[in-house]
Amino acid sequence: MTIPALEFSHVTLSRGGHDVLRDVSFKVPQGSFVGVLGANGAGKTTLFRGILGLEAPGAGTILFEGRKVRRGNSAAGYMPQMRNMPGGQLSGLSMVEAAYRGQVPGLPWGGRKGRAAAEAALAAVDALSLAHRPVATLSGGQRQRLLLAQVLLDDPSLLLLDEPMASLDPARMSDTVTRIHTLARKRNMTVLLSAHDINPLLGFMDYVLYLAGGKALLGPVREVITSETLTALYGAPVEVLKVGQRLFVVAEGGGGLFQSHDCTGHHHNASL
Ligand SMILES: Nc1ncnc2c1ncn2[C@@H]1O[C@H](COP(=O)(O)OP(=O)(O)OP(=O)(O)O)[C@@H](O)[C@H]1O
Repeated sequence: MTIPALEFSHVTLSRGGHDVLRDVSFKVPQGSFVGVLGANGAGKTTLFRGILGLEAPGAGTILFEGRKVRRGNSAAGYMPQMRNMPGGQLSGLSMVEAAYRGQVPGLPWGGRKGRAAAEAALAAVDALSLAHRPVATLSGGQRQRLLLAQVLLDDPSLLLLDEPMASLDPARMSDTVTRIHTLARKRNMTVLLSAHDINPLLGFMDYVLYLAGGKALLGPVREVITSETLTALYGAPVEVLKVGQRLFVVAEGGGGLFQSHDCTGHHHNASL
């Protein structure tokens, strides 16, 4: 049997003194595309940080390709949530090149090899046309492509993408997922992609990893995203609604109307 890309065994991960995930176990087969879902604060980023060796588990073990995770493993590519991007007149090519072997803007570039690697990574994400544009003038979706190019520089076998679709419009979301999925298939990369809305990921995911109430459940969408399974996971009544081709996860509080959370990340009042 091939070794899983990731294996969590009874893992507890804590932030700021409280357990975010408790006694979590799952295996991710190599080459699979996994949507990581959960409400705000469910622990998606914490999970990624655990895989990157940035948060040590309080209990249990996390294996990456059969070995204990370690900090700085270039086989794991991480794209954090898009917050601060270098501004000013830095070009797309310079920004990607700056990530080559951990270089930072302002220091000498990685030479001819670094330039070639950056151009190849830009080509892989269809962003060669952005190479000479100042990053400050690019749209959110274009910047997202540069970040993806940076992650590809080290030729990782695992991609951890933290909300790469946040703040993109639906067309850009669809472009982004399609691009990542195609690239991952071509390079046999395992992908964990976190999102608030499951809908842009439907049709791409081999598995969903659903985080709630300190627990995590991995399985095919049709098994995990059901009223019964999510009710058990949350430990409170949850209804999965299908509207056309879209899925909505709605929590119900004791019969009345209440503030609930759905997969789109919007809070709303739901009457079931
Ligand atoms: N540096 C920190 N110090 C203390 N607590 C933290 C820290 N970072 C995160 N937390 C807490 O850990 C929990 C999990 O946060 P995490 O960022 O993993 O959630 P998330 O699922 O990624 O959320 P979001 O969807 O909002 O990005 C939250 O309760 C959060 O408040």
